Amino acid sequence: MNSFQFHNPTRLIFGKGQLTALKTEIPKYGSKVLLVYGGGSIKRNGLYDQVIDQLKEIGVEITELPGVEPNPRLSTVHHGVDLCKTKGVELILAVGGGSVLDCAKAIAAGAKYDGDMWDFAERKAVPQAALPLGTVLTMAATGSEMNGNSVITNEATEEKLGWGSPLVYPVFSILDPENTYTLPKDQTVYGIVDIMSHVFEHYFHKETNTLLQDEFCEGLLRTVIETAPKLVEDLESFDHRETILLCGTMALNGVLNMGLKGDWATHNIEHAVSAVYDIPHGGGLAILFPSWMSHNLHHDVARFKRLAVKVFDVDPSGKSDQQVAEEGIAALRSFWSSIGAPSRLADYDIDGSKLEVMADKAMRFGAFGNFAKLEKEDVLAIYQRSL
Ligand SMILES: NC(=O)c1ccc[n+]([C@@H]2O[C@H](COP(=O)([O-])OP(=O)(O)OC[C@H]3O[C@@H](n4cnc5c(N)ncnc54)[C@H](O)[C@@H]3O)[C@@H](O)[C@H]2O)c1
Repeated sequence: MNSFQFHNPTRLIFGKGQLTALKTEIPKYGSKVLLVYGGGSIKRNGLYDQVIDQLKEIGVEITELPGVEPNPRLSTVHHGVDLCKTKGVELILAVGGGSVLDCAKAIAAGAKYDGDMWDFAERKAVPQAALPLGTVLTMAATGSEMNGNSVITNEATEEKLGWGSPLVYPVFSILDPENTYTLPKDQTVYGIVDIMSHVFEHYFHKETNTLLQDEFCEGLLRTVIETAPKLVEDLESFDHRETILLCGTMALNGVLNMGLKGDWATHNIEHAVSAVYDIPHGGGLAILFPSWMSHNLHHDVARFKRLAVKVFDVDPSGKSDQQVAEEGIAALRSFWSSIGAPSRLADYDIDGSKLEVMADKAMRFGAFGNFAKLEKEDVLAIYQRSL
């Protein structure tokens, strides 16, 4: 493995009834709060009222930014930045899924920057300061609650770019499994796919002597594979929601990739698709990840074989490594199909007409991928396999 430093500053507040921690956490950072949330699910399920009650008890001044879109838009970030600057906001509180959290991170950094926040996404500038951000998570998926990453869509240029900064790790994140009960089945499935995809992004690396990291990844994948089918049959199971919620955080909070550099090509390829077609991120990953695997199998057959045997219980006896590896990829496809994830771009009515456009977007910063470097022809081949 590589030398590394690990530092994750987020206070993770996990479990039933933990929302009351807002009253002790928020006063540490200020009394003027920007409350950021999405399209209204938190109003329908009562979480909004519970949050407001907690905030009223500590007498903070609340400015609201509702309506953050899934695949959050730059125009919404700009609106939030304006609110922070005009209202003198001291702390941002994001209540929602990854989209709300990512938008709040962009606002937090944008509020302390004189230029356009999009400069960070375009690698033209690096954040030098950010407002503190607290979160109340409502779905298990992105890991945004305990990392410094954010993904923003610029609707004017049809670009969806990831960026990150150590300054935008949430200072605290409250995760109560009950707050995820109302997440519908399809979104629950997309979240599960996203979690597994984060683990795959770490798992496909080129470093040696990563036994513990590999075992952590395999253990997390086996846990999701055991729990996900039960959860989709019983969306209000506390135990299954709790397990998946913790899996989501652990999949992308820096623990699994200690000392190694994950691949991350598939996320980039997916962002190009959802920038053009506005499909759910997890849905796109379910279609593209098996295609990425088949395309790159030849780079390290042994690693794909290990995944097949240790995670998907493929019996290797009497088979070549290639066969075992291919069976593993097929097992992943059928697992995702079994819980209701899409498997082809056609499932979203996406045909081959914009493959070039998407491939050009994916190539914006040149060849990418750490396990296997992808050029434009590779990206096109992966899209073709996914039609
Ligand atoms: N920051 C990161 O590390 C990271 C990692 C991967 C992906 N992303 C990005 O995050 C975004 C996706 O985030 P997400 O997968 O968390 O989904 P999301 O936040 O977009 O939410 C999906 C849908 O579920 C609804 N929802 C959320 N919680 C709910 C609940 N409890 N009850 C009912 N409805 C609920 C939302 O309103 C929305 O309509 C994408 O833009 C993706 O590219 C970020």
